[in-house]
Amino acid sequence: MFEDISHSGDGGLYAEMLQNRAFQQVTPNTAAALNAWHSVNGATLNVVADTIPVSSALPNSLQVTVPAGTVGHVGVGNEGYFGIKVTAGSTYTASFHYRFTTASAFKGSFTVGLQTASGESLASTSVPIAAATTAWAQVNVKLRPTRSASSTANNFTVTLDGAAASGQTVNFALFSLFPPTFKNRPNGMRVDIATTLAEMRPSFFRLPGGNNLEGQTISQRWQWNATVGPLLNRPGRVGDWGYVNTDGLGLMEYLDWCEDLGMQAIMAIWSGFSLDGEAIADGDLGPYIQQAADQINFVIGDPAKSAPAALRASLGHPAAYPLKYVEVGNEDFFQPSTYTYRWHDIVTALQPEFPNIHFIATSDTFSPVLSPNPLQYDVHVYQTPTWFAQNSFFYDGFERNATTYFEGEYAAISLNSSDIFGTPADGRLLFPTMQSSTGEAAFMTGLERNSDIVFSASYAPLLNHLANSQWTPNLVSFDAGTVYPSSSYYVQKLFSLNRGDAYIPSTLPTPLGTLFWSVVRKTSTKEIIIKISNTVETAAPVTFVLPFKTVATTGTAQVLSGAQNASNTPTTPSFVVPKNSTIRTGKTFSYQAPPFSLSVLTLVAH
Ligand SMILES: [NH3+][C@H]1C[C@H](O)[C@@H](O)[C@@H]1CO
Repeated sequence: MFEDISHSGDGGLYAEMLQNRAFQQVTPNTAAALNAWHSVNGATLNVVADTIPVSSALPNSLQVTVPAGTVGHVGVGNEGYFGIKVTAGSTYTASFHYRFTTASAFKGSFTVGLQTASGESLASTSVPIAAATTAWAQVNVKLRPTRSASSTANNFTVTLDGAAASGQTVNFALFSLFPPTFKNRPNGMRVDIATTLAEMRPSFFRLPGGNNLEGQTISQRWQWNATVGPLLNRPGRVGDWGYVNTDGLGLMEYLDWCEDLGMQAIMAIWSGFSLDGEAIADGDLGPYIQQAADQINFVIGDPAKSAPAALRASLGHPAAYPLKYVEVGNEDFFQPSTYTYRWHDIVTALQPEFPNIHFIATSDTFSPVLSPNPLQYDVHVYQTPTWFAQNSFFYDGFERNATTYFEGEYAAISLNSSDIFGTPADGRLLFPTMQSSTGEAAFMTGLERNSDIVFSASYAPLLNHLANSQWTPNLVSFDAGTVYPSSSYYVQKLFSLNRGDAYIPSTLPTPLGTLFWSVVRKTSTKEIIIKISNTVETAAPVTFVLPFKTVATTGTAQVLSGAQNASNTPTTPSFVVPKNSTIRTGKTFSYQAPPFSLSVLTLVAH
């Protein structure tokens, strides 16, 4: 599950290194508009509403004046998203647009570089100024650091020679600095975060949110068409988690990311409700339904019949992307009273146009009654580790009535059942622990047992920049330089990589017990895979009696275990990681599940 929360996208998975790169959605002539920028050596800075904007979508420019009497490099610096990692041997792609506010015969050059916070140069290149005119020009350069920085406290700088440029005023727009990206995609993903996520071998990617789909107001909702095409045409938006979204990570980047990882998109469309509680009135949803139809056509439409599909083709992807599920809104249990008509109007309009799309409802299951009757629901639950351990049979009692379920957001986030969403002082977890991760693993054995009706499941939130979090715990934390997979990440990865393809019935765990297991078969290798979650601090002996004709005498055990509060954090990044070993197996064999552990036992049996 992905949304731009805690800089999951901007400053996270999206590889752009400069924060506030285009002064989007800021108020000109304010200090806040200069967020992440600073003056170098006395230049005067101000974000202005440019009289000649670089594009209609990007009306603001950074105006830099070189005062008389300055010497040396004078200009601007950007501190990145709470740091900039600089690695020797990597090639960084930098660009920006500039124009002079007054034409002149000035000749000079920009120095574009990477520097440590103390001003030591890591990479630098000089770019001749084409001409001091009021017309926009673009600079594109490569930076190749001669050595790696010892920390991420570095800056990207663009400067002029103070003496030569004395008195000049230059407007800048749409800066950008990219490191090498995942699969070298232009405007692509940060390699270390992308690789960490790819190693889970996820099957789907829910986008673009979560709350971040909905907007704090109707006008601030996520709109697909504002997130595709040249970056000059993307205005960005005020995201729902307290920072501006550049929308450089837009719908097509999401879809290409799905393609790169072999994932299906579970794509949400706006359902007419914003987080301030406003809902589009019954009967007025037409324009929003059209925008949703265009969004779906951008993904799967025929370029010969649909303008949004033709736009996709013109942007380099004439073939449709795979799309099976479209989610109508997010957590519409917050306003079920209007979801009844919002769901009805949206789905009755779109289903005939997209007969192969499965629309997912986001209200509580079967409440309110919706028409048409949803065949898919997105179920969210944030609870205590104990709740998850004691609710592994949550789906066992669900009627098999053709309805299927997406466990779209779940995580054990607090030890305080009476204040789940409280502060760390009230029991909220900052990072997953072995207690929370084994609680989730217990719950997931139930999802696996009920995988005839649970078609997908995802921990949430996925990502979190440690320097600016709006939610804890998270599956994968990171800072400007390092990625920190949590204990829950390894639980997700162990389940994902050991999925098998058929559920094997077994003696059932005790619903309110402390030890939980599920058994699947991997038909291609004739293996069975037993997942065991021990959710308490005492080891648990388990005896297996396998009714197969042939059972191997040895198997493998992949075990994630640790003390109750054991956790992967920036100070203990790999405190709990899976350990592999060989175990003795047979038609009957015993196993000791360690305290607070997830064990994945794999053996050939048939
Ligand atoms: N409040 C959670 C529910 C919502 O869908 C997400 O945006 C939030 C974080 O996962």
